Amino acid sequence: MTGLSLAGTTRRGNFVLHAALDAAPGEVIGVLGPNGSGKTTLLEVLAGLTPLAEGALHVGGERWDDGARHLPPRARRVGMMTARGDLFPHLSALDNVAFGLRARGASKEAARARAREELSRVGLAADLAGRRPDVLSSGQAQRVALARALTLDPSVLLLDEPLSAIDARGRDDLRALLGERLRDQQDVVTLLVTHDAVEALTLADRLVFLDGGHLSDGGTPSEVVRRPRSPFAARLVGLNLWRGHVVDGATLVTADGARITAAGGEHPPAGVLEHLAAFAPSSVSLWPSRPEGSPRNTWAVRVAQIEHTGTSARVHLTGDADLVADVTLDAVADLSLAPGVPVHATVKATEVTLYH
Ligand SMILES: Nc1ncnc2c1ncn2[C@@H]1O[C@H](COP(=O)(O)OP(=O)(O)OP(=O)(O)O)[C@@H](O)[C@H]1O
Repeated sequence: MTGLSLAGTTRRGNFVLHAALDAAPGEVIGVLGPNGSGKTTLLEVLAGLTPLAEGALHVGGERWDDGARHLPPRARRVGMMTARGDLFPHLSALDNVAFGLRARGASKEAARARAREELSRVGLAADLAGRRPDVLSSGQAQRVALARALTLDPSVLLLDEPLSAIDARGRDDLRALLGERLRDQQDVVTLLVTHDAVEALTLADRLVFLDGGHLSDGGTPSEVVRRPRSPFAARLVGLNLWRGHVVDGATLVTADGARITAAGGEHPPAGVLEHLAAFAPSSVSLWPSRPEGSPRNTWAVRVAQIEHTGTSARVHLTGDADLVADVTLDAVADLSLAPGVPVHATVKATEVTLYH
């Protein structure tokens, strides 16, 4: 088969990575997960730096690993870009990009000509091509690193937090460039490891989540935004997420007994044991006492913690239910919100998405 097919496990000390992933040529897979969840290990399995203990990895119809025989890194068509770029410090930008082609036997002239093309495609000014990495800005160095990764026409492109070391302004430009270059890579499977929600949601076609070495499919970015399937995914897109079972067709009850009712939309079919309910922190209203004609979703809670986020505040609440509310600073002052203060929280049923 074309594209990438991975199903296997690998160990690093006590850590075990269980990975199953199929990707089509041209697909950009965003890989997300907390620190230590196995993201780098997954990339290393694909690059051939960490062998599979069992299972198999095929790319473009070739067997790269079957748990016993491991194709060495140099024999894999893999391009890699890390947060720091990891350029060769003693080579110019141009020769960094030409290096891989030279190692494959291209003449100096041919390798440099191709490297020049790649550098112009990533927007590096021609007069910077002769400079060494230590006199390039971090954004320029990452452009060189991207050109170097793409110049070998990889089957698999591994991007390990490629923009995390760039300042915010430069990051926007580089993210746009990366998106442009990735759209051109119709034969390449790209894995993009990132902690940045905007990067994941804008650059990836599909998101996968790693948690404690277990890989799960999160769906397309719009599916994750509308219907996150894990607390980590929900935090990434800034939603409250409750897990439980559904009673009366539209009310979810959590293991702790908290209840939340959704209105409209499709209700999950009967017989499915576990359901999810998602709602935005901005849809939560706070009241000093139980509001008149209470909406169905009203909980008596206490403030656990307040984070100021510029012009608003994110209030973590606990009690009848655990949830997060985004409120204005006026509301913080009017309600004298502080840790321990009791309030009532409400959410309109129309603001709740119920799914399974
Ligand atoms: N050489 C090693 N020997 C033993 N354990 C290791 C080794 N390298 C990594 N680990 C462990 O493997 C687990 C996964 O590490 P990995 O670097 O893949 O996670 P990650 O998701 O990339 O984390 P981060 O976001 O912090 O980069 C961690 O628990 C780590 O401690």
